[in-house]
Amino acid sequence: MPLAAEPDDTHEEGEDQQLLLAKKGEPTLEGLVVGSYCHDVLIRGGRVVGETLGGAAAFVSNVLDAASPREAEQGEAPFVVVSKVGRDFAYASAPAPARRPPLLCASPTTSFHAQFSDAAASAHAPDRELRRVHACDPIYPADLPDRRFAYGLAVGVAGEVLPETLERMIRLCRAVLVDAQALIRAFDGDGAVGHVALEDTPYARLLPRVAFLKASSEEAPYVGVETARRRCCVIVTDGRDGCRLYWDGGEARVAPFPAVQVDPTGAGDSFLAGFAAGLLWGLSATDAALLGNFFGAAAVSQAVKEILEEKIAKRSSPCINGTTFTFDRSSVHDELHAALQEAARLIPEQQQADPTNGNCGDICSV
Ligand SMILES: Nc1ncnc2c1ncn2[C@@H]1O[C@H](COP(=O)(O)OP(=O)(O)O)[C@@H](O)[C@H]1O
Ligand SMILES: O=P([O-])([O-])O[C@@H]1[C@@H](O)[C@H](O)[C@@H](O)[C@H](O)[C@@H]1O
Repeated sequence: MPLAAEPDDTHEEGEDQQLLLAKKGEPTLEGLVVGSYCHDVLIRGGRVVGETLGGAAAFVSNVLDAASPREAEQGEAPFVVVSKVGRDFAYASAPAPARRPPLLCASPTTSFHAQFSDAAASAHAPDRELRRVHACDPIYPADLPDRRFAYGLAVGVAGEVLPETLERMIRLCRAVLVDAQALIRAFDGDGAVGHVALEDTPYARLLPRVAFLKASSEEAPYVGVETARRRCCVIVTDGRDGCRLYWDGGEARVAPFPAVQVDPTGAGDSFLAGFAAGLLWGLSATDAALLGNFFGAAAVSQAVKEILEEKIAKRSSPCINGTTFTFDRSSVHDELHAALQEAARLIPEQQQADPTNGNCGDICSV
């Protein structure tokens, strides 16, 4: 497995034996996540159906906080997020930015319009067209903290992780995991997101010093899997079909977990963070990909949230910190109970109905 830094660059010889495991006497596995939070506007049938916090850094933070190892007594998983937003940033108090605040810039917060088609998630047809409507400042090498990290995640969404910033990450981190969307996105005059061949970018020469490169099936042709796998391990995620790992000399398929897809946003980001968390626990790459598939499936299936939105009108008074708890059955109890029961029943049913999920979460070497 390639090491992030060149042998005599920043690290001691032999460090690659235990890529992401803490060394004896090292208390933490501190990580460095680089990529900006953004505003996402979700559009279906020409109508705005939601406005949310976006940016891979937000999804990644939530998953790492939930799944990565932490020291006993320590409230938060040990990682730093380097992200940039403008003064218009609307989600400063959302959990991820509140825990790891972004750097403030004069330019507006990066913003995407995501236009959804009604097609179900498929590896073969993109179910979302993205348009970047604002771009915040890039993240420069000098924006990164000047210390060593156990691992780094390069998770830009709008070209904000510059080649020199990725190079600096590689120098600072023992292992770097990269989302291809940070490297190969191109934006036309209208902001529509397209792709360029990775080989034609200044990032290509850095691949031999990257540990893992993750791409969606839509991005994979631009990554050039056959060339890239000779330089680092390539993971291609395939929506409801799970993912495949390609390395120099082998490949494996890791089957998905069943999910009822509500919103595909953040599946790839959550996958990568789940995968990284798996490596931090000392799992093999294929087992870590299982954890990635699990978090990808969890990201797309916001079933419970949808039920709550549909069945319960949001209460005007807070009832967690206030004194407004009641212990009676509410008027929506029966309806809510039935909807949750139905959602729970659908999970095993969908698993049976979809033969590709028969070996859900299983690994096959190919
Ligand atoms: N409909 C789905 N059902 C189950 N798992 C899914 C589904 N969609 C995505 N996933 C999981 O999330 C991962 C990433 O999803 P994918 O759609 O390939 O990424 P992206 O969001 O980058 O396009 C997949 O490899 C899979 O594990
Ligand atoms: O859905 P996904 O591919 O994992 O990642 C998404 C990015 O592609 C998108 O640019 C951003 O606006 C979303 O918030 C999310 O980060």
